[in-house]
Parts: sequence; C-alpha cells; structure tokens
Amino acid sequence: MAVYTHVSAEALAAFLARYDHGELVSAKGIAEGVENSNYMVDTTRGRFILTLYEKRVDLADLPFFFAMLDHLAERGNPVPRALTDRTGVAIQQLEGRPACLIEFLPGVSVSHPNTAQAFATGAAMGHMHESLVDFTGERSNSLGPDGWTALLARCGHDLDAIESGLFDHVSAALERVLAAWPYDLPRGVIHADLFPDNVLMLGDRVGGLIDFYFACTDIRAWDLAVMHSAWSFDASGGTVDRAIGAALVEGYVSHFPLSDAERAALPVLARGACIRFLLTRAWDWLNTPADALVTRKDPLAYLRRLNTYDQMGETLFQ
Ligand SMILES: Nc1ncnc2c1ncn2[C@@H]1O[C@H](COP(=O)(O)OP(=O)(O)O)[C@@H](O)[C@H]1O
Ligand SMILES: N[C@@H](CCOP(=O)(O)O)C(=O)O
Repeated sequence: MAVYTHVSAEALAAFLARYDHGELVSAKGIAEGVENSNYMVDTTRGRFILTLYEKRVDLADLPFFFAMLDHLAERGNPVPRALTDRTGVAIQQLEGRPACLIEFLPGVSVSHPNTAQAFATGAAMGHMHESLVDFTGERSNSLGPDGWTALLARCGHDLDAIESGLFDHVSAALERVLAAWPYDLPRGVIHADLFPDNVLMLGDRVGGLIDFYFACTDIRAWDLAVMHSAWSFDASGGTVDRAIGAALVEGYVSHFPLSDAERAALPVLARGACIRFLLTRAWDWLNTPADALVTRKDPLAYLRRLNTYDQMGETLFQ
C-alpha cells in the first residue's frame, strides 16, 4: 500500500480549484507502488492521478522528469504528462508535500506477462529510446554502478540477517560485475525501472509507461537488461522464462538497433541490474518498519535472478 500522506477532501478541492480540470467528485488512494503517495481522482471533467512525492524523489529532479515526459508524449509515446494549473505551474504543495496532477492512462499492469505483451513492451522501450535521442536533458544515475559499492557498505553485514552469507556473496558478485562493466557503450536518457508494474497493458498492447522517477542518463542497453531481469522470471526469481526475454529483445530491436557490443554486454548488465535491485530492496527491507503501510519487496528474488544469470548468462540472450 503506498499512501503515506493523507489528503483531506477540503485540501484536494482547494488544490483542484487552481486548475481547469473540473471539480472534485471522488478520490481513492492507490494501493500499488512503493515510492510515492498516489490517488486516483475523478472530477466533473475526467480522471487524473494525484502524486505526492515522498521518499527517493528529489524535488529538484521533477522538472527533468516532466520535460522528458513532454518530449516523449510529443513523439507519440504513451506516457503521462504532468498538468499545469491556470498559471502554468505543475509542481504544487499539498498536505506539506510536493504534489502534481498527472494525466491518467488506461490499462492494467500484469503479473504474468505473455510473449506478445513482452514484445509490445520491448518495442515501447525501443520507441522511447529512439524518441529520446534528441532530448537534451541530463540526470546522473545515483543508483548506477558507481553507487553500488557505497550502497553495499551502507547495508553492511545487516544483509546477513536477510540470508546468512549474503554480504560476502554480493561483495564478490559486485567485484566481478564492476571489473567487466562496459562503461563505453552508447548512453542516453533511460527509464531505468521498467518493471511489469510500470507498464499499463490494454490486452497485448501497451496503454501506458509510467513511473519515470528513476529516469537518468546511462547506458541504453542497461534499460533493456533491467527490463529483462524484471520480466523474464516469476515473482520469486526462481524460474526463468527465456521466451519472454527473447520477446523483449525482439520487440526492442523492431524499433531501435542493438549493436553486437550491446548485445554481448547484456549478461553483465543484467547481473548489474540484479545487484542494484537486490541492494535497494535489501536497504528497504532492513529499514522499513514491519508495520509500515507498504509491502516490502523481496531482496532474495534478485539473489535468485543473479544466480541464474551467473550460471546461464549468455544462453539467456541467444
Ligand atoms: N498516469 C497514470 N495513469 C494510470 N494509473 C497510474 C498512473 N500513474 C500511476 N498509476 C497507478 O498508480 C500505481 C502506483 O504508481 P507508481 O508510479 O508505480 O508509484 P510509485 O512511484 O510509488 O512506485 C500504478 O501501479 C498505477 O496503478
Ligand atoms: N521496481 C523496484 C522498486 C521501485 O518500485 P516502483 O513501484 O516505483 O516500480 C523493485 O521492484 O525493486
């Protein structure tokens, strides 16, 4: 459940009065998500998403995210734009938090994607990368490889409370991944978190790509590797589905080329993705009170993925 901040009906009605998007009819907290508080808001003129920024999102980054979303929407990508009030302001304050009214997009995020959905999402990522080639905004990746050693140190041996020997296991894996990291691959602005829950599907079609709050400038093929690690396994990370992974890559190259060097780097990029999500999940696992109104994500699901990429790496990308 991700509603950290309660918004009163009175405060929301006053907030909506700044816009030309109708008067408040109803508002419901959205259970999905972990980072921000999200509400589905119905007004006399339509449906909107209200987001209050809570945890990892830095207010100073919002203009970058919103410029990226405008750029993508102008080029036909199904992404939600932030809406501005009558004076042209998108970033407001509500209940003491930075808050924005966002376009609502149709669709549902699927728990068990099929290959057609994986192909469509790979294609949507390819389209997104193609559209961003001439986007001039930049944002460094605070959760990229240069930050993993510090994140591992911050988790420290508390990791062993999650699973015995986890700190040593991740330290060794990180050393191997950093030694092989392909720093010279083509870079661009990427989503960096395109998990199934951040894709709204309309049947086998993509209705929306959401949750751009980790978007950053980094290796483009890393985005594909993150998606591969998130989509090609069951939720426990124990079972891999090669057909889903292949469909993601095929869909991607139907819109944007992947060089031989990028293809060859996918296994190490995927192992890096596993370390990144293992560490952020582990940090949240160790630092989120058990009674918090949010479902903690299992770090070990990413240890299992890491082990699978370690054992089968290349063969999963052939
Ligand atoms: N623009 C949107 N259109 C439709 N639904 C959305 C939109 N943005 C968010 N949602 C809904 O809110 C949920 C949480 O949003 P998300 O951005 O993933 O939150 P968080 O950043 O907290 O992880 C999504 O799973 C989706 O159901
Ligand atoms: N996708 C990440 C966590 C970020 O959550 P999101 O709901 O903002 O996508 C993970 O699964 O660890």
